[in-house]
Amino acid sequence: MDLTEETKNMSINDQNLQTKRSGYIDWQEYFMATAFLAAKRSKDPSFQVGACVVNRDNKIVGIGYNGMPIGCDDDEFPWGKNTPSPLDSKYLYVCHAEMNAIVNKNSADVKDCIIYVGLFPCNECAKIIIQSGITEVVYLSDKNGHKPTYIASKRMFDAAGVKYWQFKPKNDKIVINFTGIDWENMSPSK
Ligand SMILES: O=c1ccn([C@H]2C[C@H](O)[C@@H](COP(=O)(O)O)O2)c(=O)[nH]1
Ligand SMILES: [Zn+2]
Repeated sequence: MDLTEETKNMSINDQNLQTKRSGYIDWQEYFMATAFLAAKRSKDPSFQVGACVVNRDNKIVGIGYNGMPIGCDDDEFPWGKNTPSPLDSKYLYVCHAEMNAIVNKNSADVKDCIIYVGLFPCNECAKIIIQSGITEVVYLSDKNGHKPTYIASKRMFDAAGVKYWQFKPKNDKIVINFTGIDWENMSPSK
């Protein structure tokens, strides 16, 4: 039996398994989706942000989301924003996603790394990003771009030579379906 004959006798499923699968997500989608997944851990009722730090070998070296500092119980500390006293709002306490991703790093440092983040970084995060040695920021939303805080971030990034660009997703959604794999046949059911 020659090779063509052999191929004819293979099931369509077997033939499909001879070549690389299509429909996989690319690196940028993977890292931004990781940031979005991390955001799902946030307890902030109004805005959830996630961040993912990646080195130039495409290895994830840090992940974070906005949340209360370690030891500050997120059931005890406030989540409000427009409170009469600033002491009763979240702003004095919450750690931003970028800061958490950087301090949670599992590598010696984050020099020349890229940070993927759902929201363009505020000025305080911009300072931490610059000081940590991160050289590229990939963000999805710049909804606060007109505010001084965020204009200051861009000014600092420009001065420090940190590149930043907006991620344009190819897919509106990346669905994680825990029951979507046919484990018996080890191939996705969809
Ligand atoms: O660079 C940033 C800016 C903001 N965040 C966090 C901080 C807060 O938890 C929310 C913003 O809440 P608003 O109610 O929209 O003011 O986002 C961050 O993680 N990184
Ligand atoms: Zn910030």
